[in-house]
Amino acid sequence: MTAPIASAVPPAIALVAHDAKKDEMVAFARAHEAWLSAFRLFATGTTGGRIKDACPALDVTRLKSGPLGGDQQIGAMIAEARLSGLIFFIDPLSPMPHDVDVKALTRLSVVYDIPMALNRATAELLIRADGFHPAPVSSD
Ligand SMILES: O=C(CO)COP(=O)(O)O
Repeated sequence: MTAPIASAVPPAIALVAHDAKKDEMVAFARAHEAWLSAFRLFATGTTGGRIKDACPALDVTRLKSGPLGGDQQIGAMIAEARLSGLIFFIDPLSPMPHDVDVKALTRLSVVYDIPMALNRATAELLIRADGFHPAPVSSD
């Protein structure tokens, strides 16, 4: 494994998983622990807790739980050019009380054109493509 970039501050990525996808996120984190360790990691509260339990060596900053504002916190980081990518294992089969927050987060990833994987297959492709790079410096 090689570091994604040569930089004093490693790029940051966010990890989020809906409840039905948390086991998959844990399996993903375990499978790619060495790769993930090259990044500063941010996660919504429950997702981050599961990842920390499975991979205690990973330095994961836990934000609020998604339904309590965690998705919006990650969206704000994207708007401030503080994130290089989003891995968000969404559950497309369950209604969510915070559906508007989920939509806002995915929308901002598109607005700011950061790599966003909404399922494991795409996350695996992004890893293979070395697709996460430092966030561009915000121009406003
Ligand atoms: O709800 C989420 C994303 O929309 C995830 O939040 P948790 O990681 O706190 O469960």
